[in-house]
Amino acid sequence: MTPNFGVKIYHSIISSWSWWWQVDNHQDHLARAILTVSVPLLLFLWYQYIRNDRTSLPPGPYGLPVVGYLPFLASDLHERFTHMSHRYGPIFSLWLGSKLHVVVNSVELAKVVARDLDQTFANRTPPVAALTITYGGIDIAWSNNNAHWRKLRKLLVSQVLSNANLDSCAGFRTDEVRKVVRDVYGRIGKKIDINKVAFDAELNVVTGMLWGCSEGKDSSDIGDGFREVEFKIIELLGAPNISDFIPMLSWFDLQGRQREMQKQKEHLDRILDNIIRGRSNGNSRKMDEDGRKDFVQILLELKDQKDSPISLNIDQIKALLFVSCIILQLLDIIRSCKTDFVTKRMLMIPKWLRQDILTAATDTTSTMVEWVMAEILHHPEVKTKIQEELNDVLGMNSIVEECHLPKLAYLDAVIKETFRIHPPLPLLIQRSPDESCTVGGYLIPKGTIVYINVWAIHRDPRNWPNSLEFKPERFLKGKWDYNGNNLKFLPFGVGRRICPGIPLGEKMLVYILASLLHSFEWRLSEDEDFEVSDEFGFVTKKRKPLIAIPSQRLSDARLYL
Ligand code: HEM
Repeated sequence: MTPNFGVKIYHSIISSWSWWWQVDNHQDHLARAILTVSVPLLLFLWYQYIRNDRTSLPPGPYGLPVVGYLPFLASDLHERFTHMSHRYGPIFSLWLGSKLHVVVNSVELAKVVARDLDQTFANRTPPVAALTITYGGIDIAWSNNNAHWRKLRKLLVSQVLSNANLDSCAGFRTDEVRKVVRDVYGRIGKKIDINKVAFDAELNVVTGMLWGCSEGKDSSDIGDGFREVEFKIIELLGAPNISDFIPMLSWFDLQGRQREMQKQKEHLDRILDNIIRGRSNGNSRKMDEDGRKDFVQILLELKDQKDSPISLNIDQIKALLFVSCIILQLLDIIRSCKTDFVTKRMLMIPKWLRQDILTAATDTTSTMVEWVMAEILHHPEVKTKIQEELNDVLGMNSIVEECHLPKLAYLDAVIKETFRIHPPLPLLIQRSPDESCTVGGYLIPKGTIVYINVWAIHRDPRNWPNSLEFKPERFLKGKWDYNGNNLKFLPFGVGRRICPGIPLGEKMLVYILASLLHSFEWRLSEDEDFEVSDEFGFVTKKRKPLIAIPSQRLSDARLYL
């Protein structure tokens, strides 16, 4: 019976695939028969392998051979993952290409990953193109948890984002925020893109801190060719690369992306070498009146300190300079070009990278200013309470100064509630364990890409009663901060990879918002459809930009100048 059955299958295959069976001789016939049997067999074995392999892994959907679950994912990853957590539980896994991804969706398991096993889970897994251009992933955000990353992070925290440095740049922030108020005053009654206003201010502050408070807008250090190289790099980084999902193919570089990126890196190297040579040739002019040096100068000095625990080699300096160059260039483009041109150039930057480069500081802050303003305009009673608080603290005859900010408890609660509902990095930045370990009773193999789904945690009714309602009052009770102390609230991340920019981000956010709300009344333009839906990305933004119209709120016009 079995041979008969086999013969039947054999004949049915031959008749339905006759084109495949048109053979010239017996050898061809045999070869094709073997192939035809082995393909389904391999598929079957693959399925069995995945099934068996899954038993110890977190539950999750099966995918297709080779591409895994990739074809079934839509662009709203945070919502899709949250939806999947309702089906598969607080931890689930899925294959994207040949890479295993695990998503953690509960406070309890976030604690295991980011506290109990923080050290194990502190690696990153950068995309291949990012590795090439960041000199092998040696910048802060993509570097693995190693001595080099600790060194860079320490440098950023102690030299740029330290309290002393933040204090010494207070005047610079005040100037930038005043500029925003002046600019908006000049456009009273007109439509304003809120994100753009905030973005500009934050970008100026950060570039100023990196390149010298007093010379933040000086791009003379950067060669003419930089912009061209930069946009090519950005384009390459944003292009989907099969090597990221199927690493064994990266050796072949099928799309030629790594080769092209290497070419751009050589151009970039030459440009950065020029900058460094220019600065090293006794040009230490980047020092302000108080003798404070900017970040570039500090980096260059560290190059020469071979014995210092934080000495840097030239590639490490270049990786850091690359990011700050791009920020500076974007600032330059934004300032010097006509709006259409700017928009066009910005659109040329693929979405996720536009987000990646500016993420660190600017995009996150401006996105949050926009979300907070959107929620306030959506909830007039909240706006009234904020303005009452501002009146109490400042009156109507003065403008906001940094010293007022700690007194604005209600505004602070509104910002935190907005962070809860719209965390700008809803999956944080992916982590990866440096050894196999167990989470929630499941195996997480070494090298797995792990996401902490902050979006799900922030909207889980077990953590937040009436979780979908906007209720700032919940943050007036108890003690809430951004340092990841309470795992129900993680907008800046948690553990050793937590955002190092919290003090600056928080200051700028409250300062810009308090100034916009104290100095102006805001309304939506009549032709605006108001909605609060978002668009997933590295930074998740408001899908439709918030366009609002300001009117004068303070009677003394001199306060705006
Ligand atoms: C509203 C403002 C900001 C928000 C919401 C924000 C949020 C985040 C988040 C969620 C992460 C990932 C943390 C994790 O993986 O656990 C991160 C990483 C990072 N942020 Fe921020 N950030 C903001 C502002 C800033 C500023 C102002 C700077 C610096 C000037 C900065 C520099 C960085 C860096 C360097 C990393 C990578 C840290 C590492 O991997 O070790 N951020 N940020």
